[in-house]
Amino acid sequence: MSELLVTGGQVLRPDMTVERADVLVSQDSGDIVAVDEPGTLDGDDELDASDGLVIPGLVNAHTHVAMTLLRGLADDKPLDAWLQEDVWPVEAELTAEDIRAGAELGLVEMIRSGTTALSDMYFEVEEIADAVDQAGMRAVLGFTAVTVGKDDEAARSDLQESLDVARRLDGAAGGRIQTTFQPHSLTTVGEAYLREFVPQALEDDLSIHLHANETRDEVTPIVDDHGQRPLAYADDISLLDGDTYVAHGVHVDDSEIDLLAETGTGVAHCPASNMKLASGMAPVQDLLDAGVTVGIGTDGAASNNDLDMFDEMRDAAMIGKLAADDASAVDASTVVEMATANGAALLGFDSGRIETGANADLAVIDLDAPHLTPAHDLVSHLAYAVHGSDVRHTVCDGEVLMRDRTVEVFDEQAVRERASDHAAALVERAGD
Ligand SMILES: N[C@@H](CCSC[C@H]1O[C@@H](n2cnc3c(=O)[nH]cnc32)[C@H](O)[C@@H]1O)C(=O)O
Ligand SMILES: [Zn+2]
Repeated sequence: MSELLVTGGQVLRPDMTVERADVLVSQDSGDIVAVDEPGTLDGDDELDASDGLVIPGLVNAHTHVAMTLLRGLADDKPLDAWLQEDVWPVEAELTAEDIRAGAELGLVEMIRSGTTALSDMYFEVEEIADAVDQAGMRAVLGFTAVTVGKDDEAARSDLQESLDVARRLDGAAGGRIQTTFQPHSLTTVGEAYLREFVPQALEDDLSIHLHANETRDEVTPIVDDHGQRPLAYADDISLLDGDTYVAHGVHVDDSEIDLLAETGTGVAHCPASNMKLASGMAPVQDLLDAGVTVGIGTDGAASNNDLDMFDEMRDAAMIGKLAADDASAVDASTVVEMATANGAALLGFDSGRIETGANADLAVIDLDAPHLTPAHDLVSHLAYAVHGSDVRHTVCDGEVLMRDRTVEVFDEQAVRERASDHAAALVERAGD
């Protein structure tokens, strides 16, 4: 039996208090087996958390991890033009090897900034699953179906593939990988297809993840075509339920917030992407007040442009206050909870809290830095002052993914070089 002791540090507990404690994790079960006073626990191996804060591994509730290859390729445009003019033409050239290289780069970036779980939407999902398996992280994966601009056969095959991938990969990597059925959005998948395929997903008890109410341009055509708000339309198709979470949820009115709360549908809030694409401000405090589970996602690196969940927590707090016109809205402990426990609840993992019995998914933050001095309130620091580069160690499922800022699960230099090479060749092909 192999046990790892995270020792010498302070620990963020589920009630958002901080205490001096050691954390013992079992590398066999992948669980936290004890959180106790310093000096009372022993392990076979140790991780030094002195001058550090042990926090739950962060949960990135919405991303497209392989889009690291498109980072900085096309900026400063609204969603529709950005997708159609820049992203989709380049994505059409992506090979399985490109996606593997981009996913590995994204996972290395996540490990280096304390993220241990992600919810991803993309294609060539086997490659992403293999990369996640090697990374030792947890993920909810899926194949994203789009039907606009496709003939009936191609459209149906996309949705069928989304069902097949969700069935095939669920439980992979020893249970660290779970899956969702993924219609891309309410405007990029036609109604007849949703009505045909969503019941099949529900019959198989598959969870569902889709983009919804991201921009105003997405809301108007649904209201025009269906005479109802997008989430009322989604509910009509049975898309909303306790195992569904939508990405964005920016332009939601009160009736839609109620629908999300009543159906138990979650929201993956993506503040940086919403600001960068000028999509709008999600009413996060209203969603939380209504009882909706809201997590935080980076979205892809092409609309962010990094995968640092600490940036994202700060952005969520800032834009949440602006949206509510209230400086007390979306406060520090709320964003930390969104990036940990809420994200884990959306993804369906027993992670997101440092507590006996929970998954041993954690990060150790180095507090020995000028920008983290003085230390009046460490929860405030997590929300407003810590950067991803302050993470000293990252652990998932009891395994050390990064120790003293050295990534142990990948050859980081090789991953970076391969991703750069693939990105350069991709852009050249797409330009031809
Ligand atoms: N199989 C699909 C690919 C969909 S993957 C998921 C898609 O979501 C796109 N994406 C990334 N960020 C956003 C966003 O914020 N809103 C909507 N789509 C996005 C991403 O570029 C990718 O094309 C096809 O045939 O086009
Ligand atoms: Zn997205």
